[in-house]
Amino acid sequence: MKTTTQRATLREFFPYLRGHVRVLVLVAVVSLVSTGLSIAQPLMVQQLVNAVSASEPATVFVWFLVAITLGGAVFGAAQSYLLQRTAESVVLGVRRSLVGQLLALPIREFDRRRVGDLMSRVGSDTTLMRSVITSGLFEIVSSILMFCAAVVLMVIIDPLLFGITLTAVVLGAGGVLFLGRLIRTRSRDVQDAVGSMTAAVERGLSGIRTIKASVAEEREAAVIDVEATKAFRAGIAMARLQAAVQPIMSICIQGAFIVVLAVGGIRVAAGELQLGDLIAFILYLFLLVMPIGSAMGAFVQIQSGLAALDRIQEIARLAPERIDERHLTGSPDAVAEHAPRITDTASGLPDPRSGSAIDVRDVSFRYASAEDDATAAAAEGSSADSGRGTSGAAAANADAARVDPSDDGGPLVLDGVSFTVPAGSRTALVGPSGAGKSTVLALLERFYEPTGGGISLGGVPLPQIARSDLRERIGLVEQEAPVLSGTLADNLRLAAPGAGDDQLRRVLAAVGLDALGDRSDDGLELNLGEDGIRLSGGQRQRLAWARVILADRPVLLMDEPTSAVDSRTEQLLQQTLGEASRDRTVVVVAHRLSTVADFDQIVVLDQGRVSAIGTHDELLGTSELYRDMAARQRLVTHA
Ligand SMILES: Nc1ncnc2c1ncn2[C@@H]1O[C@H](COP(=O)(O)OP(=O)(O)OP(=O)(O)O)[C@@H](O)[C@H]1O
Repeated sequence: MKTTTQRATLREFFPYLRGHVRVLVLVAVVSLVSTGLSIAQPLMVQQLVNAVSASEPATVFVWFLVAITLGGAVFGAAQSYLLQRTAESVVLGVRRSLVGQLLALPIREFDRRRVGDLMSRVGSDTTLMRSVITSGLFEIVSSILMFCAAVVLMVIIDPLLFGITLTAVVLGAGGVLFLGRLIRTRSRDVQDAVGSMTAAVERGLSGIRTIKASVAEEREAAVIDVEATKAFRAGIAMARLQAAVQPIMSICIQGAFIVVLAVGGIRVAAGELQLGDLIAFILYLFLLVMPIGSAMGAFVQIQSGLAALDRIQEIARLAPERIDERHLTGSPDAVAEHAPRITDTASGLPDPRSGSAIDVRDVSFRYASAEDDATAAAAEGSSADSGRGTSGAAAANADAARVDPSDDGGPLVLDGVSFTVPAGSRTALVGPSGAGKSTVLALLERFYEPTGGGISLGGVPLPQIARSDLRERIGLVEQEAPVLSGTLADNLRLAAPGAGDDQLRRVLAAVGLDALGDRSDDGLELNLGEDGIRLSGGQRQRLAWARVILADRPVLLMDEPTSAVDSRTEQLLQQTLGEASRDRTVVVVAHRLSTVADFDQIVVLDQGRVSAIGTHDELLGTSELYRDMAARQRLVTHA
């Protein structure tokens, strides 16, 4: 997805080289020596030929020539290895920071970006960046050195022949520079197209069962093929440009070579030039051509690398979710009122067991629309203008661009929602599909910020609680119950890395998954496969339960946590929840009313508004919508 036309410059590449200055200096020294040896070679040949022509002793020149040639090869190899090594380290650094940044991005960024495209930025774009170092920067630097030395020596040997050469080089370079900008644009197109194709493949593979069950393999392959063809076309357009670069230069150089040979031959015949000088001049012409050739190649590589850097920096510039940040905003009185409570405990929150009441006050919310995404992209662009990276102000701007309550972005998903969950109580959110129940849980986790109103936990407004502190107090069972690729133990320890094996087994038993751990010799090390593909829907859900119980958080948010289990397991889970909720604040989104009929309070949401609040019995008397839902689920005989 193209979100900005921001173009990275070579200068922006240098910070990535920061940790590698020493080895780069070494590479520079090695390449200086190797360039020097290459330049000395024609001089030796000149001396050798002129000595032989004058019947003078020439053996010493032969030895020098051999030494120079061997030395050049050794230093060339050393330079190549050191460069590759450095480039790999730089790529590792970029990948690390990119992955860190991806995981730190707020959820809304994942709403508007394609996972496949993000993956391709970590994979193929970083690889392209490597070529900026290996065949890019140093190639150009050593080429310029060699070029300058060759120019000086050619002028000394014969200014007229040099004039001929210079005309050809200027013509060729002009043509290539003109193509440079086009190459950069085409390379960006290629990388964007590869990103789109990866996203299409990711879509196809992640939904492989649905695709097979719908007998849609061919149609899906066609969708991917469209993207692959776009990548092919972009690649061909790029190849056309690349192909044009080489001939432009070689026509000019070959022309220069023929003219130099003809004019030089005439001058040697006329006795105006020594044969050794003409040979040395022609060798320098080669030395001039070689760096020009490799500089042109490097130029193309750098253009491609910079296009990749554009895509990498597009992500690096996004404002990450600041999990440690608190906003102590509002009047000094309000801050003073909250501050003592905030500093009550080391983590800045009231005692989790005693003060975890949730207060949702007049909350409104809308998801960002496509237009909002465009605004956010523009904010990214302007934040990039103000400097590299994620400066606080720029990040705040980007944040503001997405949560402006006055915007007329997507439809209002929540509209003036208010309810209170007393500490240690159980509250259910019920209502028709799309009413906004899961969105309330997402706001409690601060995956998104409300566009109006506010939420507090234990009397502290959520924006005043660092996201990391907040999330360490909340256990979440998601609707989809995602399972990460890896082992049973990996999945369980996600939120409780220090839990021992015995604890894991106990919690598995509590959710009726003990058989899973015993299913194979692997026990807790049982591999659950990609996305937990080896688990049934109900097992995935129970694993999610096991995870939050193990994490032992004072607040539990559960989104339809028993939708995929049989009635016997449901009973077991209800019992587990009963025990777990004794000292916890629990909010459960439920479709099956029977699972929450004994809850302390049920909030009925309808089209983003609270339509009624009460206990099951109260609601049967007061809420038509609730009565209707209960009747449909045969909890009451008539609506
Ligand atoms: N990430 C998102 N981006 C844009 N719109 C969204 C997003 N997530 C949900 N919505 C929209 O917000 C509305 C409320 O969704 P939500 O998932 O909160 O409803 P729900 O009551 O939990 O529904 P269900 O019972 O079907 O799970 C729906 O219209 C949905 O299409």
